[in-house]
Amino acid sequence: MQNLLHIFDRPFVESHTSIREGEHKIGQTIALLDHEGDLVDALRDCNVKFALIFVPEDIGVRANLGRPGASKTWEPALRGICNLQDNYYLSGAEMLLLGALDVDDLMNEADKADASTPEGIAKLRELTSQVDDRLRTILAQIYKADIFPIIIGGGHNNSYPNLVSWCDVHDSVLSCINLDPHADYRNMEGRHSGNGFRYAHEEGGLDRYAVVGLHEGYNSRSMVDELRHDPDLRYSTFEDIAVRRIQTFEQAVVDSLDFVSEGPFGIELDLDAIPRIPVSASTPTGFSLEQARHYVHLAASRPESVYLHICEGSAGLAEDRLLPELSKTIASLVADGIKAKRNID
Ligand SMILES: N=CN[C@@H](CCC(=O)O)C(=O)O
Repeated sequence: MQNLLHIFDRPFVESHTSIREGEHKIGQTIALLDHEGDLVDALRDCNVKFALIFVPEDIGVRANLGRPGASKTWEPALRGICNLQDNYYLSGAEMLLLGALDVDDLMNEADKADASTPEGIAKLRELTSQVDDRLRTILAQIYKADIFPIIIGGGHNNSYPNLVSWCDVHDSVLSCINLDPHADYRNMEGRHSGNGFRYAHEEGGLDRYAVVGLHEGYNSRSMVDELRHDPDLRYSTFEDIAVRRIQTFEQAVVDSLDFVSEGPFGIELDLDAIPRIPVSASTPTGFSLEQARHYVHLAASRPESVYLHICEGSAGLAEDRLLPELSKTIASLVADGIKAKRNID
């Protein structure tokens, strides 16, 4: 099982940590997986509530005709998390830094595929389903160990394994809330970053789905019609919240949480929702980072939440000066999720 992972050791983690005498950073205190053998046993032995896993791929984004770069986000994200202070507010001892999903071979294969040809797209979609299988296998073990995974992508294709892996080990089906300009409910035309929720729902691995802040101009007629007519699906638009101001951001999030939280649910955040940070599908208009942080806080405060996924940040598309902002953006969202979740269970 561990061969599906690049497991991080302390020297590697500390090489991403700026160490200062007299201070303790999360990179120095976060738990690491320290023994081989059965992954569920090893996870349980860590005695943590949260496990961080990176997914260094952008195959699903490319398979959706998008811009590559999300595969490189894990490193600035790791740096951001490692350089948070371990203090009264956040302790490394409560979280495990598991490592990164091993998709190196799939990324090499993807680099040979030409996304401008039908054959290349078909190949990328087939490779995306292999990423699904690997992440699904690892997440099932994390859920089995009763640990709350925090998944840092990577593309939004990974919503699918996040959701269906739960069904592999539980008798229940997850619902999901997603802060995202795009519903990612495109046709089942082969796996990619724009159809994870559709595949999960059609296959019985997603119960209720609520999207907060859809951008009205960037979701197709058929997809919006689908969202309007299926009683398991619900959405609010960015324009209703921020332009026409028919409802507040808080109301939209709380209504969506009420809809999905009758049972266990996952928390999805596509960084495309926030303008001016490097992402796969960038937008000049959207929610502030503070709103995104509040969203994570509200969602993770619900006892029924079972995972947090932060995706589509694109270090590969970032100018150097924007990398620290991407690091700190992801680190703050991870910390907000942990603080909210920790305080309620
Ligand atoms: N996960 C993102 N999905 C978007 C991408 C849009 C874009 O690349 O411009 C979608 O399919 O609509």
